[in-house]
Amino acid sequence: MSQLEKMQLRELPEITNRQIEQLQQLQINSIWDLLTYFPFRYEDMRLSDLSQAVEDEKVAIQGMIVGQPSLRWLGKKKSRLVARCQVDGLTVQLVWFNQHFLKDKLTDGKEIAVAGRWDRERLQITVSRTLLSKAEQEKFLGQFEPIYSLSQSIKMKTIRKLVYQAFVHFGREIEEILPAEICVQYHFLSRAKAMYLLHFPRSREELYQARRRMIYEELFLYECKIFWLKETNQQQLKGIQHQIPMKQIDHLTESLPFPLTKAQKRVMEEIISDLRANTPMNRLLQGDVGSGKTVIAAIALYAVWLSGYQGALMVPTEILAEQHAKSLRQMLETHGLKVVSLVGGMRTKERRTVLEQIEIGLADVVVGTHALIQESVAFKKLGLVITDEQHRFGVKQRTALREKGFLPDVLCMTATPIPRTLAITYFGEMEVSIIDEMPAGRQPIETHWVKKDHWSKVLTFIKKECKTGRQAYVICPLIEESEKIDLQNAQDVYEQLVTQLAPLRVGLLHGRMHAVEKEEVMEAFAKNELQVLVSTTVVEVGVNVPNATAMVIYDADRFGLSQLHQLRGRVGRGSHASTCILIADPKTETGVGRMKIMTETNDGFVISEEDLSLRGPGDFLGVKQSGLPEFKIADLTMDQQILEYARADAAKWVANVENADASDQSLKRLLASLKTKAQHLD
Ligand SMILES: Nc1ncnc2c1ncn2[C@@H]1O[C@H](COP(=O)(O)OP(=O)(O)OP(=O)(O)O)[C@@H](O)[C@H]1O
Repeated sequence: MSQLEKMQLRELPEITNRQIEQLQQLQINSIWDLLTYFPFRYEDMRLSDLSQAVEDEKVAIQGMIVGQPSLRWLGKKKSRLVARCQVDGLTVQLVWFNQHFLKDKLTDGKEIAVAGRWDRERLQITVSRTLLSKAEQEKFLGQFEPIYSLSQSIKMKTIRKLVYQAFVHFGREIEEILPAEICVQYHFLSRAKAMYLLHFPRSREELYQARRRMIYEELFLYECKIFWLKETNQQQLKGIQHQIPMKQIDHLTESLPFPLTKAQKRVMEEIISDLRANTPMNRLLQGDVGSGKTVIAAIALYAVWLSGYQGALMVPTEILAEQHAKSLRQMLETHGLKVVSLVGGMRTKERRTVLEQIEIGLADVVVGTHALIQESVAFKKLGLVITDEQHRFGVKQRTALREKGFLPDVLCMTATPIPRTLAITYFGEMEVSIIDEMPAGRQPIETHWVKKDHWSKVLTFIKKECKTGRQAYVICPLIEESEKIDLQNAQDVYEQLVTQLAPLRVGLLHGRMHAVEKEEVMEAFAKNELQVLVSTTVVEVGVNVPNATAMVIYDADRFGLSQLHQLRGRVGRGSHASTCILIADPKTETGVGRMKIMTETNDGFVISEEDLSLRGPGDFLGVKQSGLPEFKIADLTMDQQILEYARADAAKWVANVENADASDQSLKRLLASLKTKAQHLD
């Protein structure tokens, strides 16, 4: 911790107790907090040339009030104050909302300066900032004024003053922490100067330079932390050194009904090499929907079995657990492995038997939901944990397992392509494998967007598809997370379709059904006993029925883009051409844009980049995800390029820090403290 971080607010000479309290409400507890409480925007108070200003532009002017202002009350508390003002030979109208108290100050002939939004047609400015006195005008005109987010009790003026004083008294103590070499390389401002200018820039250029430096610093330090976490994992944790004869692996791959793609082979080799190493594997496997990740999971499970260990596969839903257990059985049981599934809806007796099999080592592969690890399931010899989708298997879970005496290898699989910026921050401490190739013979999925009143055409399409022997999904959205409405909705559509599509057989699947029921419906659909499956998003991940070639998604505008892509990935899994129809009447242009993107590309990475910029990193990864780094200045959707540089530099610095020269002592100290904190990154 630096000196400034330890320094209390009361060490600021002019500060009052009341101000200390107000700052604490904003989580500002030390001088350092105050120095780094950066503005979230700036008011540009440089004088504008109104003849050049465009409609709606933010302008600042200095001029003279002419005549008397007029005040109109709009209800009890709201008011509109209007004054005329002469600016460079032009008379403009100034409008203030809810600032009636200014009326008496706006006397005829008074020189004032204001900033606000320009209405070119009416020659009018809606004022957001007023400078009445000469002193104020001298101080602020020509400047960028910092705007801080505030609580009710503290005034903008006060916080500006306190931040300024903090710099006057302690600014000199801000230490440089970036290596000198880097500062020279990128022509960075010093840390103290950049921090000061982030609060009080005098021009856009100064602000740009300050931001550039501080964003880099934030990302550089974060990346250093990530590299350390990786290094610590590798150095301190002793993993299982699996003995895996490649010949046996070849037996398994040769027994598959298809040859592995090049990408699958490459990923398989990466994983096997991790399993053989004496440090625990911590790998993220990314592959677009249908790219063949399950086979890779099977191979990895088989590999640890060869070396005498059990493996667990964790999936998000019970349907998926059943399905994966089934396909793993098909691939692995002929090779002598016993695959069991452990799901919530099991009968007590059956469950007890399975638990026993896991404990005595009779079960080689266990498939289940996340509860598999959280509950008191005792493994005999757990060597590999694979998680599918959304469940990050982090430090916490590892610790829990270590306490039970296991330190398994970990493989996280995801079909949501994660934009690179997020992959290297959120999953930064993991190794990444990517399956960037689809199995041969896949036909692209054609996607169409139709409005709701085209329903009859959609019906004709479903009938046509089923007539040729194929099958269709009809997906209904969750409405406001309410299971009940969701149920009704899918139920309504189901009832409607049973009549409209007769004699085709239609099934219904939703989250509230009992596990056994769900399984029966899925089974019937997989066997083509049901031609159409009406479902909520429970089929979103992983469900694999290659004969299904049509997907209709109701109210498609209610879904995130990545989710639509996932859903769409349920078709196009066999050799027949597939179609996805999005039904939506989006109300906004963005909504229309989103539907168009879906019809234009099948590339999961393009879609997820788009999704990320529309929703931001937090929503993109889902609210349940914790541990997403929060940056003060950097914005992962905007600052990708700086992130790339910072990451590459951090990798170099972490490797070389021991040799850093004396001038980089402060960086050394800081990195050392980050190193100890690295374990808490998760
Ligand atoms: N190399 C391959 N050649 C041909 N078919 C393959 C190949 N690999 C996998 N498949 C088949 O492709 C389909 C999709 O594979 P899989 O379910 O493993 O994909 P996935 O990446 O797990 O998809 P999702 O993310 O949607 O769960 C399956 O029917 C599988 O048998």
